[in-house]
Amino acid sequence: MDRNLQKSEVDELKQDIQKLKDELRRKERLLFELQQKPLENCPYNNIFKRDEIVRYSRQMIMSEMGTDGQEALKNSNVLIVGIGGLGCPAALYLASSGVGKLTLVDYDTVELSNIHRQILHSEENIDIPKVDSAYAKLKRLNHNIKIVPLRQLINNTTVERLMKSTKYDVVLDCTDNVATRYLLNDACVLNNIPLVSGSALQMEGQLTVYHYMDGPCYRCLFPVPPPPETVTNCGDGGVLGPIPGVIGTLQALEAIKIIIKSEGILTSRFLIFDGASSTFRNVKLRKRNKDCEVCGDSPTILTLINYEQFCRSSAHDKVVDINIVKPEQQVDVEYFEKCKGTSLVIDVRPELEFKMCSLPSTINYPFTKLTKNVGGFTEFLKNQAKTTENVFFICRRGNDSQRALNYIQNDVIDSNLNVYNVKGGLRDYALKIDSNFPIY
Ligand SMILES: Nc1ncnc2c1ncn2[C@@H]1O[C@H](COP(=O)(O)OP(=O)(O)OP(=O)(O)O)[C@@H](O)[C@H]1O
Ligand SMILES: [Zn+2]
Repeated sequence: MDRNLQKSEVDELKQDIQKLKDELRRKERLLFELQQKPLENCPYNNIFKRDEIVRYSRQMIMSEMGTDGQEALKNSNVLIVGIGGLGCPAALYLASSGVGKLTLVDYDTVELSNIHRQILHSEENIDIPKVDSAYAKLKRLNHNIKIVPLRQLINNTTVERLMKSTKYDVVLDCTDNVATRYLLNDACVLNNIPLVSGSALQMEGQLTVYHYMDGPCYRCLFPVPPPPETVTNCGDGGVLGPIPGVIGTLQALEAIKIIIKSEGILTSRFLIFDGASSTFRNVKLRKRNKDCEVCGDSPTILTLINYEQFCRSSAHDKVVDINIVKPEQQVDVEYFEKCKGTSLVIDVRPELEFKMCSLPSTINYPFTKLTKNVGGFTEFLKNQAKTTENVFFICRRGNDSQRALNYIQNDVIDSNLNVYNVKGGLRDYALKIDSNFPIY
C-alpha cells in the first residue's frame, strides 16, 4: 500500500478483525460441541448416564454427596464473575464436579503476567478473551456440562440482564475491585442468591459466603467503601500463584456445599488463609445488620445504584491529598526521553520492583520511604542535584511519582530545581519509547 492509513481506518480494520476472530471462535465452539459423542442412556439408572456414574463415582459414593447431591449439581446453575486468579480454579472444580450449567463472565484478555496463577489460560491464549480460553479448557475437561462464556463487563445493565434471564443457585465473586463487589452483593441480595466471595493478595487469602440463611451481606459488614488509596490489587501488591489457587478452590467447595445443601456453610464467618505460616483462621462475623441499606429490615437500596460513584464518594475520599502538581510539571515520556540524559531521574517504585527492571542511571527512592522522611528526602535531592536543575520523578504508571511530587513540592520551592512528573510512567515508556522495557 503506498499511503499511510488514517487512524480511523486502522481502528476500523482492527474491529473487523476482532469480529472475524469472535465469529471463528463461536464456530469452533459449535464444531467442538457437535463433535462430542452424546452420552448413552444407562439401563441401570434413569437419572445419570453410564459415563456420568463412572466419572462422578468417587464423590457420589460419599454420604455427603450421594446421588441426590450429584443430581442437585447436575441441575444447578452457577455464575462466576472474573476468570482470573480465583475464577480459574473455582471454574475447574465446579466443571469437573458436574455443575450442570456454568456461566463465565470476564471482559478481559489473557496477558503473560496472568498465567502464573490463572491456571485455565496458557501461553497460546495470550491476547484472547479469558472466557474463551476458559471455555476451551473446561469443555475438554467435562463436555457433559453446559458452559456459557460471556465476554462482558459486569455493570448494572449486564448483571440485571443476567439475573433476569436465569435463576442462579449461587454466584461466585472472583473479581478484584470494590465497586464490582458492592454491585454483585446488591444484585445477589435483591435477587436472593447466595454470594461466595473470595480475595487473594500477596501471601494471604480470604473467603466468606454472603447473604446465606440469616448471615450478613457485604454491606452489613462494610457499609462504607474503603478509601481508594488503601485498596491494593494483585497488579500493585503482587500475589503468589497458589494463594488464589487455595481460595478459588474453597469458593468452589462452598458453592458445591450450598447446592447440595450441606451443613457447615461459611456464612457469618470469614476464613483467612495465611500462606506464609500455612495457617487457616476463622473469624466470627456479625449477624445480618437489621439496619443494612440493602438486606436490612427496611432497606433503602431497592434497585442497583451507581457503584463507581458510591466508591469514589466514600467519606474517606475527603482525606485524599490535594494535587498541587502544576500542568507544566506533567511531562510525557517523549519529553522525558529527550531530557533524561542530562537530568536527575528518581524512580519512586519499591526497591524490589526497581531490582526487577530499571532505566540506567536512575536513582531509586521508594515512595513509602519518601513520605516517612520528607525533610531528609529534600536534603538528599538538593545534594544529588548539584549538577543539574531538572529532576524527573518516575514510577510504574505515573501515580506514585505524581504523589511524590505533591509531597516535596513546597520543600523545593525556594531551590533552583525544576521538578517533573513523567505521565504514564514506565508503562508508557515501554509502550512508546522502548518495547524492550518489560511491562508488568
Ligand atoms: N466488573 C467486572 N466484570 C467482569 N470481569 C471483571 C470485573 N471486574 C473484574 N473482573 C475480572 O476479574 C478478574 C480478576 O482477576 P485477577 O484478580 O487475578 O487480576 P487481573 O486483573 O487478571 O490481573 P492483574 O491485576 O495482574 O492485572 C480479571 O480477569 C478481571 O477482568
Ligand atoms: Zn446487608
